Amino acid sequence: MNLLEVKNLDIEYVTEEGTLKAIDNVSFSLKEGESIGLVGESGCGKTTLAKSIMRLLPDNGSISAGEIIFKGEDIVKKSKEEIRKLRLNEIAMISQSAMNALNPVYTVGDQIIEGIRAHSNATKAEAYKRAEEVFKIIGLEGKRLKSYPHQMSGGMKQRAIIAMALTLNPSLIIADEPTTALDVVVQDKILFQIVDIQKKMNSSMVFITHDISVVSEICETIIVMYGGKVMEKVSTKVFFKTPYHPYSLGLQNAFPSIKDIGEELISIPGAPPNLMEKQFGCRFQQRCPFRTELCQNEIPELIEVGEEHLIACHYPERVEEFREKAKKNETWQTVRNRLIEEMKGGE
Ligand SMILES: Nc1ncnc2c1ncn2[C@@H]1O[C@H](COP(=O)(O)OP(=O)(O)OP(=O)(O)O)[C@@H](O)[C@H]1O
Repeated sequence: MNLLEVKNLDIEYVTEEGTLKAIDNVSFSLKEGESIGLVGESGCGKTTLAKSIMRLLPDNGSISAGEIIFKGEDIVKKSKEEIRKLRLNEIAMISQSAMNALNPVYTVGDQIIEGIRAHSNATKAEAYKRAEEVFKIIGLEGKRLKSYPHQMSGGMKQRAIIAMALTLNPSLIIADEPTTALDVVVQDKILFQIVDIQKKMNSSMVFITHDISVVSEICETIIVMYGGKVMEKVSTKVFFKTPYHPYSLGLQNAFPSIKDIGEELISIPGAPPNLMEKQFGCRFQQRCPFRTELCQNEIPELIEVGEEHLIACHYPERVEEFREKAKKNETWQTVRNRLIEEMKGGE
């Protein structure tokens, strides 16, 4: 059963320079217990999408169209009070900025215990025990429960936030780059702890990251976003064996842990589109080595190319050719040359 269904979602930010469409006609669903990795370069709309599910968009951001159906009800239509309850009881967000949500005047333990008791009939002693357990899982000593936020390092606070989110048995965990603030040594450990707890609780998860190698390790499904749109959605297993979208092929070239040892890393030339400007055709066309006139003029719809495998590209039938060519640096060099020519032409 689907826990979450995002349907034809549009999100806009109003700025002094004009209106920016950060999310453009995005649809996807998340099954109970499923974990989805949301990937894409900086600015493609990952955080905006995550915040909209929590209804935590900043004041200048708004959902201008679409639905976010959670457990059969549209989050977009819910009142502030209903949303508050949802955030308390059903959806937990783990993000870097969540660290600032710790109240400086209470000990971390008191805040976690209060959270647990607000959601269960646990006595104070039981809640304390549960908090200690989760602290242990997340690699913090039990005595840290008595610390105030200012007595903890950034990494410790981040782990406390993760612990806090996980004590509440949420049906949905939204993790936005949850370990970025931590040092590399503990990152892996904590990622696997988050996944372990998510599986044990049978929670669903939306995991946001720049790093597709992380998704390969911890998520069942991957959604590749680009310029506010979904480019590809498929199981991670299929994605790493037989990706379809030229942007996905480019991303896979660029990540060291996914490529075979010794294989050359190739970055995707150019930069994502400026969403303040009106977009024509496929969002990726400017950087795509395979673009045609059609790509420059017509937006490709998301189409099914295999079981639960969706892509937004006009040329699914050319995938074998794309895969072969995308492995070669010279293919991407043509994009580099084209972009240089375009820049010269614009001068
Ligand atoms: N408060 C805001 N006001 C105006 N524009 C915004 C605001 N927040 C985000 N944007 C713009 O919306 C687009 C999507 O941003 P978002 O932060 O969701 O992307 P992201 O993929 O999460 O990026 P990152 O990986 O860097 O966090 C970007 O073009 C960004 O500049």
